[in-house]
Amino acid sequence: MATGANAVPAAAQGEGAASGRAGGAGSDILVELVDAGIRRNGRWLVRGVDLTVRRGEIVTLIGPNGSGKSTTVKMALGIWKPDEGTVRSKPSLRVGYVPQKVAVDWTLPLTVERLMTLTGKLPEQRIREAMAAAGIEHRAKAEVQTLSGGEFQRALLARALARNPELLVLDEPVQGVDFTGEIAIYQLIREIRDRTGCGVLLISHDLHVVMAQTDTVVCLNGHVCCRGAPAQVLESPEYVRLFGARAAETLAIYRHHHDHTHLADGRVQLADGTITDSCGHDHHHHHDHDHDHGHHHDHHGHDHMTAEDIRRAKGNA
Ligand SMILES: Nc1ncnc2c1ncn2[C@@H]1O[C@H](COP(=O)(O)OP(=O)(O)OP(=O)(O)O)[C@@H](O)[C@H]1O
Repeated sequence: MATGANAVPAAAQGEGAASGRAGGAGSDILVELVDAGIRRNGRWLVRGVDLTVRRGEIVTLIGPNGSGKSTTVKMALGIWKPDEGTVRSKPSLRVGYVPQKVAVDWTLPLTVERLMTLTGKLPEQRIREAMAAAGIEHRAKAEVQTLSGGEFQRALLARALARNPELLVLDEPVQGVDFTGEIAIYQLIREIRDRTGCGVLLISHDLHVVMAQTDTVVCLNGHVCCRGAPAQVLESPEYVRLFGARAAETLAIYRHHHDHTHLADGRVQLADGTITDSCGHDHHHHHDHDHDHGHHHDHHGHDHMTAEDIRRAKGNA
């Protein structure tokens, strides 16, 4: 049967000294890790992790395989208690979790609709809304086995959304999804954040695709290797050391799109001060769309990256 995509108890509901409450009344902090680490079989899987997710903030964990991303998420969720440091979360935090691995017994028939309620009853209206928000409503009656990779991820996302989460946690939400689908899912996550104001903690193995959709990047490699806004992380020597040529390519894409400024009248001012009619790239600009949300966490500086850019960069990697 399907497990996962459940609302899981947040760290605040855990036991022991490692758990606690985050922030005071009115605090925007949903979950906070301070110098947190996990030790198994005499080895630190990850340690010294400082991480905060606030209401309305998208925080992305990146890092190579085995760098401790899932382990960090498990601490943030209160699934694993830290062996050092502290993890605190907002009292009675509602969490929607889309795990990396979902164990589904594929021999049993299971519709998308039914997947929504496997681990608990929810009002039908809420389920409909969640499926609509995740763009999977049209497949409500479909057998889960027949879904494409992207549709399956959307179904899991809908399932997490149906819990009306304050914090949405996604462990590599784009597995089995092609590049275009990948971008669409990250955009959807951002739209959900804009609309609901929830905080988002997501894991990605690839900064290329998420950089336009995230506020803060935390780069792990057994410890926090570097952190900051996507552009800062891209420029940090630790990130470049860890990701090598790939980092340079992402940075090239980033710079490529930041060598000009869009003026109010639609013309473009280049870095050398000259003004032209267009930036010369075949881009879709979403500035107005972003402004419509009026959200204080909106970062629209990176929106120029298109599916084509990413495909090109990945092809070169
Ligand atoms: N239950 C466990 N007991 C012992 N070691 C574990 C356990 N779970 C994970 N590990 C090890 O901890 C390290 C970090 O694993 P983790 O799953 O957090 O990495 P990750 O960054 O999410 O990797 P990936 O990108 O491959 O998913 C790995 O070396 C892994 O083998």
